[in-house]
Amino acid sequence: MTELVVELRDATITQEERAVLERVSFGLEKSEFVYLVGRTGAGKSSLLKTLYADLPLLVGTGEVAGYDLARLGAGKVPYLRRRLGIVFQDFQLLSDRTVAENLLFVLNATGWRGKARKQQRISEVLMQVGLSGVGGRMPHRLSGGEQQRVVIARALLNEPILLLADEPTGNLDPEVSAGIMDLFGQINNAGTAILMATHNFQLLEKYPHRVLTCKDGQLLDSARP
Ligand SMILES: Nc1ncnc2c1ncn2[C@@H]1O[C@H](COP(=O)(O)OP(=O)(O)OP(=O)(O)O)[C@@H](O)[C@H]1O
Repeated sequence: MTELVVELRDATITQEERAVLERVSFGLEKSEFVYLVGRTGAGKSSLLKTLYADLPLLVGTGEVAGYDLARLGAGKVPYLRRRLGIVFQDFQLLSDRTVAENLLFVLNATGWRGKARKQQRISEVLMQVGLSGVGGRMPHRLSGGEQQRVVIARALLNEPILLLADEPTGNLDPEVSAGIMDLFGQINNAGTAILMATHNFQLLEKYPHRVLTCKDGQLLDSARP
């Protein structure tokens, strides 16, 4: 039996009481890699925000990582987010502390105990993204691509079953973007589903996966032509 990490049925994606996408139905299996595309303003970020409960699900049903989005009380939101990795423009690194302190901040906020365990986990995720040894650096002393890897490391801290990424290669040159895509491929192969919003059609050609398209208020699915 396939395990769905996301399942939306007839969902309306809403911004300020205005429907951005209607009758959205799709499932995402554990370990799937899926792109989310569409013109500017088509609703990609709004859909991702609904999945991590930054926007409420008012119409339709939705389940993410076993949490019922339509009945999710505010108190449950942090538990949902702990199961997700979020790589978003508005989730940037804190500029007043080192890379390791940025990661420690998240571990502390998500209930980790034990200094040695926390340090061990920080080393593990930095190694996973190919950045061993940068823990003591300030974020602004890293390149854009390295900063994005730290953001990804931060998203991996709690071993998410789903990674949500909004334009993760947006400001990066093609070579650095390819490195980020390779990293996403490794994360995906290790068992984390990935839903990635992008405008970069070259990536879609080079790394082909299922594509969800926001268009004219609807969500089209390449798996259901
Ligand atoms: N905070 C907000 N308040 C009200 N409306 C918003 C808000 N954010 C986005 N919208 C509107 O919701 C619609 C969908 O925007 P959204 O950001 O989801 O699109 P997008 O596909 O992610 O665009 P982009 O590719 O530019 O990031 C747009 O009409 C936008 O103006």
